[in-house]
Amino acid sequence: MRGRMTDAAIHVENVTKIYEGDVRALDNVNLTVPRGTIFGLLGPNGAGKSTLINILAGLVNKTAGSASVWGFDIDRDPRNAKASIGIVNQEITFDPFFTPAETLDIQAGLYGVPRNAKRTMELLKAVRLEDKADAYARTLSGGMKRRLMVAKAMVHSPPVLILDEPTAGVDIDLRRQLWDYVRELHAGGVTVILTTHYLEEAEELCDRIAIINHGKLIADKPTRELVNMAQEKAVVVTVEKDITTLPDRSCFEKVEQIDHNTITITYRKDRVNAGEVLTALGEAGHVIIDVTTREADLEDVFLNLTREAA
Ligand SMILES: Nc1ncnc2c1ncn2[C@@H]1O[C@H](COP(=O)(O)OP(=O)(O)OP(=O)(O)O)[C@@H](O)[C@H]1O
Repeated sequence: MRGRMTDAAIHVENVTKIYEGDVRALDNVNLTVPRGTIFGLLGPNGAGKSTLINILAGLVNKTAGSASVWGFDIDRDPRNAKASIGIVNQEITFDPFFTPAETLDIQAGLYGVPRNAKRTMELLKAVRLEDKADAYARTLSGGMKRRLMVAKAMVHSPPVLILDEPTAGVDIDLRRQLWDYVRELHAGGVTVILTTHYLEEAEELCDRIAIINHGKLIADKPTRELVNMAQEKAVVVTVEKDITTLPDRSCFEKVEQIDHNTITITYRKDRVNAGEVLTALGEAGHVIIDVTTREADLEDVFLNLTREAA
């Protein structure tokens, strides 16, 4: 049986989770992850990301609301919902005494994947572990284990793959390899959801980003729009003569002196543009000899949004 939102990979409606001890981990969250996206779920520690993912995976019971995976309601159709999702958790969970090939075979058995549909070697190749197929899993490096976890999550060919902070503690090379594989999966039609603390990474990888803070969804936008939302911008201006009194205009948010003839002016780009800021300085009698602007990045957006929502 299919849910109403069949065009969504994930659909979450008014979901609230209250843990024992009255901890409100999720507060009336509404979220739709379109099919075919790489979707970023960002938020500080304890924001509720893992709780949301674990609810979708059927590992945590929500207190209120409804959710569906690939059109399957997680309460009415848990089997199909679970079969539609693959999860890579923060912890590494497999038996260290099995080989990578055995680990994937066992996982395939758990999901009832028919023998002829088993993709063990194909998956091991995809995560560049084919030459480790018969090594003991405990002899794998941290990065290799991480990649084996991804292969394990893909054994039943789910249309949705969720990566919960997959690059925590993974070095830059391995991170890049992991992202290459994520892009390959995505190109093959898999919808990918990832939680990360690395904002640049989300900016680079994700089509769309949602931000969760204190259990509440505070943003959900195409990555570009979210980046454009950073309203505060800054220009660093060097003028000809020493600055004795700081220029004061209502359109400046903040003026800071860097040295005798250099100041940083912070302004809101929805109120003025850099040209107007410079014109205002000229009108105040300053002769500008150098200007640099600082582009906003996701970090700024994130800080602004979480500050506003605090
Ligand atoms: N089993 C539990 N019992 C009680 N409280 C819990 C439980 N699991 C999580 N919490 C609380 O719920 C809140 C959300 O936690 P959650 O793990 O979902 O956040 P997170 O965004 O995934 O954080 P992180 O980035 O650190 O993994 C936190 O306040 C956490 O302490």
